Amino acid sequence: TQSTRPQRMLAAVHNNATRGDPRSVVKAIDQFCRQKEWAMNIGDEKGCILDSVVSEVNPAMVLELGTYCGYSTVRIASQLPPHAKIITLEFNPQNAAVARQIIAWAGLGEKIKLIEGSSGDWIPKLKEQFGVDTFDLVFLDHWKDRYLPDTKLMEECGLLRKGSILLADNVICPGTPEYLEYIRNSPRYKSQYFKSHLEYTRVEDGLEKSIFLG
Ligand SMILES: O=C(NC/C=C/[C@H]1O[C@@H](n2ccc(=O)cc2)[C@H](O)[C@@H]1O)c1cc([N+](=O)[O-])cc(O)c1O
Ligand SMILES: [Mg+2]
Repeated sequence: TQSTRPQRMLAAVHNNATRGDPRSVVKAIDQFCRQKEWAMNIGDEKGCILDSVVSEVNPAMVLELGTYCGYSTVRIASQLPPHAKIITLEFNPQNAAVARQIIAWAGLGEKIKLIEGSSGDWIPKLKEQFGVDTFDLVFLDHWKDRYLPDTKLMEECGLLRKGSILLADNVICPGTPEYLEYIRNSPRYKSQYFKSHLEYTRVEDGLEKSIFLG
């Protein structure tokens, strides 16, 4: 039977990355996407911006919306301080199954809690189900029309504190116009745009970093 692109990406990780070495996992996926098949990972160029934000925030608790195959999950988790955790939400069971194996291959299973389901269902449950207080960093990379409703939901559920950072992928391509309009005009956020390119292409894209002011 025909394999899927995430399954072929997983095979590339098994064949080319060293078990327990997150950087080699990231490199193997980027190589696969450049040489074999494009895939919607944040990629190496925007990934460096993600890395710099993670190291600057040095978060104890991270929320990722949209695991996909786990590329950014591995990138973030490999930079977390000891005892820090990332909760990542993935809606598609097939993607989740591949992500779990890529995360395991990177040796980061202890730092990552992958939850299968939708952000709209799970964001209101994170406090009671996982004892979460607030998130220091939220990485938004799931369905682009969910960025705004989920940001409002996180505010309502008290998951953001003064100083919490939101980092959003694809604010130019495919684009998240409603989210950008809200976050750039809201007095409750201070935003900054990091110009870059759509993963593995020369098309413009960028990340929006926003600080919640409380
Ligand atoms: O569409 C894009 N991303 C949507 C991501 C969706 C992922 O988030 C999960 N999810 C998890 C939880 C949910 O509640 C909903 C979905 C979905 O199951 C999927 O795994 C995209 C597209 C391009 N592009 O060039 O076309 C480039 C990018 O960087 C992108 O991120
Ligand atoms: Mg993206």
